[in-house]
Amino acid sequence: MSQQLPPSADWIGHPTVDAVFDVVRDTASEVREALPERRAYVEGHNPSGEKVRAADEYADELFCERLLALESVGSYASEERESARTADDGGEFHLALDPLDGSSNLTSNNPMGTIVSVYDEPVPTTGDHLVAAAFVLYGPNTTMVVSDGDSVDEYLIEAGAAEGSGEDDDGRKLLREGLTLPDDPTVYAFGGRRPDWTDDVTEAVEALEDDRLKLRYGGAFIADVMQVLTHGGVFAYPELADTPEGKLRYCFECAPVGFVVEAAGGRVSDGYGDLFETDPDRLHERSPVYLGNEELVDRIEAKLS
Ligand SMILES: O=P(O)(O)OC[C@H]1O[C@](O)(COP(=O)(O)O)[C@@H](O)[C@@H]1O
Ligand SMILES: [Mg+2]
Ligand SMILES: [Mg+2]
Repeated sequence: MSQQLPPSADWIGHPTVDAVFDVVRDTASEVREALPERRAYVEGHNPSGEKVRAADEYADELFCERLLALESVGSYASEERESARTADDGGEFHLALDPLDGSSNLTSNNPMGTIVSVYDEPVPTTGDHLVAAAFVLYGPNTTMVVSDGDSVDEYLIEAGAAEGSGEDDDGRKLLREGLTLPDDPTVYAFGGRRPDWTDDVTEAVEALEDDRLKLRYGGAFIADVMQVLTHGGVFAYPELADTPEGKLRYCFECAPVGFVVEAAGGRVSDGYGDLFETDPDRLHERSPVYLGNEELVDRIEAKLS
């Protein structure tokens, strides 16, 4: 059942990763078009106990079917599935997806994302096993950020361009090459309700406010992280007093996005040290996450430890 898609221009120069990103680019345009008709909640909850929208289910099915069909892809895991689906004929790369990130923003028509992680061993595993990661942002435009861990590039995804429309006929246009975090950070975004933060987290946020950083929080991880990558600053979904593990999932959200932020010259921490030192036992394990400009993440960590 495996098929190798025809190669197009490199994203990062690794044949399997480039094929994965080609599929993500094409599928993201279809996911975007399908959103208006798929706002309703379906029955049941995902493995993290959250309500699921028709759009979450649709995106998960589409990405799974297409990505698992690629040669060299051995398994597909996602936030929406209890366990990973494996390819009949094996494969050395293992994918972990958050097919729709921030889908609670659908009704209010705010941004959402897709997060794609390419690991060299089956998940759950530590972020040290990431080979590449990408995320799509469904904002006023659809953009895609890709990284091999050394550098970060941002592309504009153009719906329909894959069929051939002149200069963009591979369906993407390079917007920012070698994207790095600005040295002079200006924004911060912390998830969770303020009354639920620990005292240390509250103090850390007050210190950021004293530094005149501006609050930018929209309830979709990818959209909030793009603000940090663009303006400099810090995003956190921190430990909470009654849920020390926070909200975001290690394999699907924290590790891949941290991988991209570190490749952009920033840092990711679980509040007490290197996020990649965590070796999760469970596929849907959560972790607190703090990422952005290194100096800010270091300062927060010093407050928490
Ligand atoms: O509603 P809260 O508590 O601010 O949580 C927002 C966070 O939850 C998420 O929506 C979780 O992602 P999913 O929509 O993929 O479950 C993140 O995108 C976002 O950072
Ligand atoms: Mg998410
Ligand atoms: Mg999701």
